[in-house]
Amino acid sequence: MLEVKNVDLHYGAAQALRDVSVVVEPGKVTCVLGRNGVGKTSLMRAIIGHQPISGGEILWEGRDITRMPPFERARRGIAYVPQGREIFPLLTVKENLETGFAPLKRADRTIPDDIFSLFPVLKDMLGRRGGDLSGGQQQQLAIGRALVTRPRLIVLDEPTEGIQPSIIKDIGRAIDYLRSKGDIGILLVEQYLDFAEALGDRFYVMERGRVVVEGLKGEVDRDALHRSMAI
Ligand SMILES: Nc1ncnc2c1ncn2[C@@H]1O[C@H](COP(=O)(O)OP(=O)(O)OP(=O)(O)O)[C@@H](O)[C@H]1O
Repeated sequence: MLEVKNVDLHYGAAQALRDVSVVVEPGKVTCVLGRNGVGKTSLMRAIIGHQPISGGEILWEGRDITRMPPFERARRGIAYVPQGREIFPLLTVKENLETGFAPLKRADRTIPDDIFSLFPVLKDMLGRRGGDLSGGQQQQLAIGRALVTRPRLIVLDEPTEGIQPSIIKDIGRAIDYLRSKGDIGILLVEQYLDFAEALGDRFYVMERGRVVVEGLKGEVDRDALHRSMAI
């Protein structure tokens, strides 16, 4: 379980997160929603260790990781699928997937078959350069690369952004599959509310660096979700 407790985050004098608390349980999809610039990516970067926090703490599997560097968090099972995907354009699909080996012990450095069951296109394109893939294929590759690390927490930052509907469905199915395994926590940042509502077990809505609405599926005030996402 991931517990983000009362986290503040500053960029110089500007405060991007204010007293943010979030819980992510294994076998559940936790969604963080909100408009552009409310602090969603800052929160994800704090969780994976790319941005230091100025207050509060972050616990993972009962251990304080607040000051742990990103590679240590990756070794402890935290994987990130960044907004914009950040695949390596000049490496092949296979080489991109193999970059996920970095936090693994030598004996574990294989590409799990279920990645190709979820995203068959990756198998067909193993020898192609990442930069030659479509945006949707790159998104599948970015998720595949995260799964290579055998995560127990996967953080997905707007995986549907700029992606065509058929691939959005594949990504939704992949998230469903990961949840069904029961031992992986899924933290999903989204602006596409229908996608998040269809998948989410727990919701947090952010506004100006704060969590303003939270609740479990079935209990959360859906009108408030829709209102706080409306432009
Ligand atoms: N590296 C940075 N330096 C200074 N300010 C930053 C930096 N990154 C983000 N910010 C600011 O922090 C605030 C939160 O940004 P953040 O990217 O976390 O929001 P977001 O909700 O993820 O938005 P988006 O949906 O556009 O990605 C914004 O006001 C943004 O301008």
